[in-house]
Amino acid sequence: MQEIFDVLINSFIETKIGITSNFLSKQLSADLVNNLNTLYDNKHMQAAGTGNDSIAVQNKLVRNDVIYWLDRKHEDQYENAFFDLMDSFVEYLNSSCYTGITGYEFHYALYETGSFYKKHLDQFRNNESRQYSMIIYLNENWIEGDGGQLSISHDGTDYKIDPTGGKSVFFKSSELEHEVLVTNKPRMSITGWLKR
Ligand SMILES: O=C(O)CCC(=O)C(=O)O
Ligand SMILES: [Fe+2]
Repeated sequence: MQEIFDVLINSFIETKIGITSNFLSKQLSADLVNNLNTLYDNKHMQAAGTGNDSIAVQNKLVRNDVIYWLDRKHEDQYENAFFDLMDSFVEYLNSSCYTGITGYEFHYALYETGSFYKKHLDQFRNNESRQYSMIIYLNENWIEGDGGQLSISHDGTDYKIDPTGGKSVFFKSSELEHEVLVTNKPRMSITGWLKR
C-alpha cells in the first residue's frame, strides 16, 4: 500500500489535490458497495445536512445526497477493513509529513440520479478540527456522460475528477472549494475528514 499512499501524498504536495486510483481493492470496493446498497434498501441512509449545528440545516438546494456514518461499533468486517486501511494511511501520513492527525470520521454517500453538492468548503467556520478531506469512490465503469464529477477550481485550472471506483482524492479542508456536478446515474462514495 505504501506506493499507493505515496502517489496520493506526492500529488497532494505537487498540486494541492492528491489523487490515486486503486486506493481500495476491487474486492473491498465491491463489499462496501453491497453494504451501501443494503443500507439504502433498508432506508438507513439519511439526507445530509450542511453546517454542524445541533439541528443540521438540511438544505436540498445545496446538497441532496444521502449519507450513513461508518463506525467500528457496527462490527462490520468490511467497514473495519476500511478503517484498518485508513489507520495505516494516517500512520504513514503522520510519520512522513508530521501532520499530527489524531482522528477521523467517514460516511457512505449516495447521490441519486439528478443529485449534486454545490460549491463549498469542508471546514466549518466554528470548528477547525477537519484538516484533510478524503473521498473514496465506489463506482465501477464510470464514463464521462455519467456526470457527477468532483469539480475543483484552483490556481486557474478547473479540475474535473470522475468518481471512478477505487479512486481516492485528498485535499486540505480549509483551502479548496469544490462541488459535485449533477450526476446522471446513482453515484456512490465514502467521504471523510482527518482531524486534529
Ligand atoms: O463526493 C465528492 O466528490 C465530494 C463530496 C463532498 O464534497 C462532501 O461530502 O463534502
Ligand atoms: Fe466537500
